Amino acid sequence: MQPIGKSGPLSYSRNYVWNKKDCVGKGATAEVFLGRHRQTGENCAIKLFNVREFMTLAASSKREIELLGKLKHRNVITFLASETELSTGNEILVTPYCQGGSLFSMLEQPQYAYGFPEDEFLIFLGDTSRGMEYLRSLGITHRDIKPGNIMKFIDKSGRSVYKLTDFGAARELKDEEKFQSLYGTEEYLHPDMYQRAILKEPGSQFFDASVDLWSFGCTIYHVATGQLPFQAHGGRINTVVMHKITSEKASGVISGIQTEPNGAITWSKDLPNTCLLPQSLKKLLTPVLAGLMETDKSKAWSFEQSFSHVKSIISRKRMEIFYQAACLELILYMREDDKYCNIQEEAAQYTGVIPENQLLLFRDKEFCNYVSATEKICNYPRKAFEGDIYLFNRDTLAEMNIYVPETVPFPSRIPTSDLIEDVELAKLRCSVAYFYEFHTEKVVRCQQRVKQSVFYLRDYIRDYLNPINVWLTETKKLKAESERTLGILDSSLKLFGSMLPVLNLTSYKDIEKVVEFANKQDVVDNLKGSLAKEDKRINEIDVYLQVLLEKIKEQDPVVTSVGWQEEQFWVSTIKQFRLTINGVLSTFRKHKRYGDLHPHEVFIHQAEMQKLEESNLQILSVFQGYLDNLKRICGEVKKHSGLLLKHLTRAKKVEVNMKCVIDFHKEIDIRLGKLDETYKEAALTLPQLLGSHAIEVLPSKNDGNSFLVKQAASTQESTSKGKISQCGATDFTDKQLISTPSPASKSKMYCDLARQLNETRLETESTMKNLTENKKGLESIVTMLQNGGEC
Ligand SMILES: Nc1ncnc2c1ncn2[C@@H]1O[C@H](COP(=O)(O)OP(=O)(O)OP(=O)(O)O)[C@@H](O)[C@H]1O
Repeated sequence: MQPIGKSGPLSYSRNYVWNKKDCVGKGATAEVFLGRHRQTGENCAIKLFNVREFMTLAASSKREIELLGKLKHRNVITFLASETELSTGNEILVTPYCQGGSLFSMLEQPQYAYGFPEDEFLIFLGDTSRGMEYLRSLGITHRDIKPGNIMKFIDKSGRSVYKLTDFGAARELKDEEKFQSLYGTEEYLHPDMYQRAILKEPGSQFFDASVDLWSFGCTIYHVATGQLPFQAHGGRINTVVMHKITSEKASGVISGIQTEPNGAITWSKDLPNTCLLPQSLKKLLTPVLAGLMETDKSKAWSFEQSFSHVKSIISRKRMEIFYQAACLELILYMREDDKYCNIQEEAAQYTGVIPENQLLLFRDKEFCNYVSATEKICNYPRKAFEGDIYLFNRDTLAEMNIYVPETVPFPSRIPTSDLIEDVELAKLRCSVAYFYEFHTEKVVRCQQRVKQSVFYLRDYIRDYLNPINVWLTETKKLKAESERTLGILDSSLKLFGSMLPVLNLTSYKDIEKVVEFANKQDVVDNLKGSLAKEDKRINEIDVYLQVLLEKIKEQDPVVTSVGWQEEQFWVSTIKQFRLTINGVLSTFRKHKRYGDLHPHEVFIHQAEMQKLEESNLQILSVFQGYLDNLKRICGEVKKHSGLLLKHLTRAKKVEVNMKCVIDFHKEIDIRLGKLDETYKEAALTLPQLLGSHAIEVLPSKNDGNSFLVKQAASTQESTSKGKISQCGATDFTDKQLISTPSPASKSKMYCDLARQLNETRLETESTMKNLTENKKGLESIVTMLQNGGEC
């Protein structure tokens, strides 16, 4: 007698206990129960091999247990124990309990009727491929790869881990060894195996490990689309057509479906539009599917080829770019060593916007400034993958076709009193409701992002103009500094010019340097003329820039007030309708179990059917409303972003002009620098003549014709003590001087010259100081401008 727990009859093995009511799955060979370890209470799955057929299956169950005991991999179900049921002596296989159930049970759920969403799909693909690669490395052929034999385990962090299970048909094969026994499940069976196992026709007597690859291909297709790749009308009974489809399909074809009895087969080399995976992932996946589901052995992919392709897909970096003009979430799968230009090329493929016309923003910054052009994508900062990249088409005249998500009709109802068909109908409609829920989430995201895109674009253009504005202000300063320097040099030039006569009287060796500087008047005049001309250009840019900034500012209220509709309830509204349909489905399932309905239940059934019809209509009309709203908003956005993009073109022109002005000033700076050098060379020679002494010119004799040019020990000494040092005094005679009418006027002239020399010395000192400061100012502005406006 089996003990009966409150919830049902209990079964025991030495270390495990399970409730016969907790059956989680039934296969051809066994039943699986949710069990617990008797000491630890840990959950587990108890696979109880079929009693009646035990004798025939003994070998296979023994093999499964033995084989599983040898395997240890994250993506292969873990062997925990093999024991016997105490009451019957039946063998049990204990494995960890996979809360997510099998892939098959998941695909049976309406939410996966159109396949897995991208993130879950990639986990499945990577995990299953790794599990298969592990088996391959041990020379094990599974021989029954299908969604029903792939379990979803949820780890401690809540992440899905897919694990291969059911090794009842598996065999260890040595290199290239073939086998004859027939295993597998029809829909996933290699055509050669199908021919022998299902059609019972003579065909190839031997199969090799590659039969697993065909099944893997069919499984991937099923998980990606929610559908089987090859379907004959009528299902399993239509075996001849099924075999025809798989064996006659052309290379590259990844699905063949017959929808009418004896009807034509619809072939496809692509995944269906209803598939929820992004276009770029589909594109990477189709060659894998075509290679796996290939009958021509010379074209079929090897294990190594298949695994390495899957690995390359999984290792790719997923980049989300919002293509503003089409309101499209563009998902790109980039290679790890791709660079910025590859992103542009890839984006061009899906949008038609050539790289030159692409404006890629990371929020409100240009993306190419955020990451360097030579940087590998794998080294990009994490933020680059968080969906903040926006793509704009600089070509404002380009057509803007809003991307409209795929829609599917709700299956129509053929009035019937068949409860099984009603369940099917509710299930299909529930699937469609999930489909719209998925797309509503997408529409909401797109609407939020298309709104956000205008703000980013506006901020980007404003930030683009800001440094130009700073350059302009700095250039004005530069101009003023240049003018000041030029003014100083001009007056020094004049002073030096006027000094030449007296310098000619001395034994001053470096006079030619002073002469050289004094002869630069034409250079000074030239520079003055150029600066005056440039002044006009700077003023024009200033006016244009201010108008542009004003125009962008004018857009602010418009940008913020575009008829944004609150989308926060959109998803929850659709979800509510879908939940209603879920409710109808469970009522119908209950009614199906009842079989015969009581009149009150018939009434409920009809009312639920009514609810089903209404919810379908509501979902369609609400979804259409969202789409219309999205289109309207996109229209508004297009207007504003079009204007902003035009402003950007203008800003670019201002930038070009501004750069010319900056270049001009750099040139002026160089020319001023040269003049400055000439000046300094001349000025630096003066101390040799003057030393640090003041100069005085005195009559040396009382004839009024001879004079002494005396250098005092210091200006201070000469004034305070009233003494004049004789040392270093130079004698001049009036013969050496230009003739003057009278000694008195000569004396005055010499005095003037002496004063001038002293003044020159002081003036030169301060000019040098001024020029050094000016030069520093000029240099810092030039450096700032060279660095693109960063002060
Ligand atoms: N570890 C587990 N955790 C949860 N459920 C499980 C586990 N193992 C199996 N199941 C469930 O039990 C079902 C049957 O298991 P399994 O495929 O091992 O049995 P089978 O008789 O060998 O099947 P088949 O008919 O494919 O040969 C699975 O499809 C799955 O739903």
